[in-house]
Amino acid sequence: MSTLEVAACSRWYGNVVAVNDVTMRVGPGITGLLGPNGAGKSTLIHMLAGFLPPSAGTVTLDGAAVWRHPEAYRTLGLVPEREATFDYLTGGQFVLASAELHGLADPGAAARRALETVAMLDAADRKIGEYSKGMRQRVKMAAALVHDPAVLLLDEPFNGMDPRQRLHLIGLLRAMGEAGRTVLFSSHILEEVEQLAHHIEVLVAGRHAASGDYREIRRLMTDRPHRYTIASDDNRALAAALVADRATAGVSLDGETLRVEATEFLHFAELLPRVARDAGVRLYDVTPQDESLESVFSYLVQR
Ligand SMILES: Nc1ncnc2c1ncn2[C@@H]1O[C@H](COP(=O)(O)OP(=O)(O)OP(=O)(O)O)[C@@H](O)[C@H]1O
Repeated sequence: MSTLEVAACSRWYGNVVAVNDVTMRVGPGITGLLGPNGAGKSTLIHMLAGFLPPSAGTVTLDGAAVWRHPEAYRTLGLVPEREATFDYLTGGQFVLASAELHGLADPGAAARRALETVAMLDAADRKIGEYSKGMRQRVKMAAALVHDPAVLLLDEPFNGMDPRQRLHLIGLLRAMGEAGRTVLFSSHILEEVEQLAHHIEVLVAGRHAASGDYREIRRLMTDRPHRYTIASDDNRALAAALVADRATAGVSLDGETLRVEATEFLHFAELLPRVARDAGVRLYDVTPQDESLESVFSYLVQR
């Protein structure tokens, strides 16, 4: 069993701070690295894999630095987000090349075993250029698994997969997690991460925004203030009734538009229809204003 430790790790590209003072531990089982596009997930994963040096701080695998430490590659497998560009190779040749690069005793057998794990043995003799996106993803995974690593890092592995391929990958990663491997995958979709990860790390704008199991992350996201615009047949009366309640932090009436900021989501969901009914106001429309993932994430960062 292997554990990765990220200690006060930063990475910048010129003026751009891609990863900003992140400290986290990734142990056995499945960890989801959640964050919107550009959050720094790929940069962090490349540092975890020993493919990119941190600008500051350290990444260690079972106590040894991963950067400039080729031994670590025996324990680590990386499935990058970028498409493999070896379109002229067959899937089998590509995975075999990976087995040979690792200097395995029987690269042919290792390649076949890895292809079988991802159910790609039948397609092994076809050119990668002819594969679907999901098949490319699986062949990249076979190349990363060829040396049977204790740690598997996957950058946005579900991108472009159809539901069947998705289920297959979920099953595969679950089995690895249950076998005591350390699996980390990135995603910008909360539901995807929730479904699979026993532990979630949230990265936003390079910063480590939250950490916990999916219940904790859900709670953080649900507890934040919610903003709505409301349409009714008497916005003025509704505003007056709402402003009196502790669940609303702000009520404003801008011409015909009623805006409300609710501090307690569940209470407000129950309050609004009750207040409207008691005031004899007919509700036409309630529209959440800040449900984009970016705004949810930025709330987590500002806490
Ligand atoms: N080689 C590079 N040179 C300059 N800037 C870079 C480089 N790689 C990444 N960045 C910048 O660092 C930030 C983080 O990028 P990164 O790719 O790590 O994020 P991400 O969360 O993986 O996003 P995505 O899901 O869109 O790939 C972005 O602002 C990006 O533009």
